[in-house]
Amino acid sequence: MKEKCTEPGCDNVILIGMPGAGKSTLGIVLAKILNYNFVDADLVIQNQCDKTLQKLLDACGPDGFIEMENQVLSDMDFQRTVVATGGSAVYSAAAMEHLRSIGRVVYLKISFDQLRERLCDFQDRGVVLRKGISMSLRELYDERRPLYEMYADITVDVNDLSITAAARKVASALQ
Ligand SMILES: Nc1ncnc2c1ncn2[C@@H]1O[C@H](COP(=O)(O)OP(=O)(O)OP(=O)(O)O)[C@@H](O)[C@H]1O
Ligand SMILES: O=C(O)C1=C[C@@H](O)[C@@H](O)[C@H](O)C1
Ligand SMILES: [Mg+2]
Repeated sequence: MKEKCTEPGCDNVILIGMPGAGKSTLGIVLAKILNYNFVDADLVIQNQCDKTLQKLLDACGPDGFIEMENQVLSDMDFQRTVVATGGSAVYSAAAMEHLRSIGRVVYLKISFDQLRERLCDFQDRGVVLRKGISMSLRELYDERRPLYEMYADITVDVNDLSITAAARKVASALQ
């Protein structure tokens, strides 16, 4: 298997996973543990478009949002940075290939039950539902899980862990 590059420019940590898996909350704790910077891709998108994610989703629809997210993620260029992606990042193949080239991709894995607990309001939470608003949470989970698995360099099961414990587990998986 090809060794992953860990030189400056490809020493980043890219968090992927279901909405609510903890990419944003855990990401900042992880960045402190690693002495890295932290970037939340969702905030970069909001800043660049000057609109909230929900407004962007309403205005552009799922396909338009994915296209915009693809563009923002594909332009990312950092060093020693933990990047929390949005849960929908894995719909953008070009973006994921780029992110894999600038760092290690860590999949924060949660069970369907844990996703359901954290996302009880998912139809109003700004989640990309490619099959429309009638899409169930189960369908969302089943559609995305293989994509997260496909792009992951490292998978960390974060079920039933506090945010700090999960961040520590990711940090040791990266060693
Ligand atoms: N390990 C955890 N234990 C308990 N609650 C958690 C844990 N991780 C995250 N949460 C809670 O779940 C909610 C969503 O977390 P967060 O925003 O970090 O998810 P995310 O993966 O960034 O989602 P998105 O893809 O929508 O950006 C928050 O309220 C957060 O406090
Ligand atoms: O999982 C999703 O579909 C999303 C998660 C958020 O982080 C945002 O990126 C956006 O609201 C879409
Ligand atoms: Mg987030």
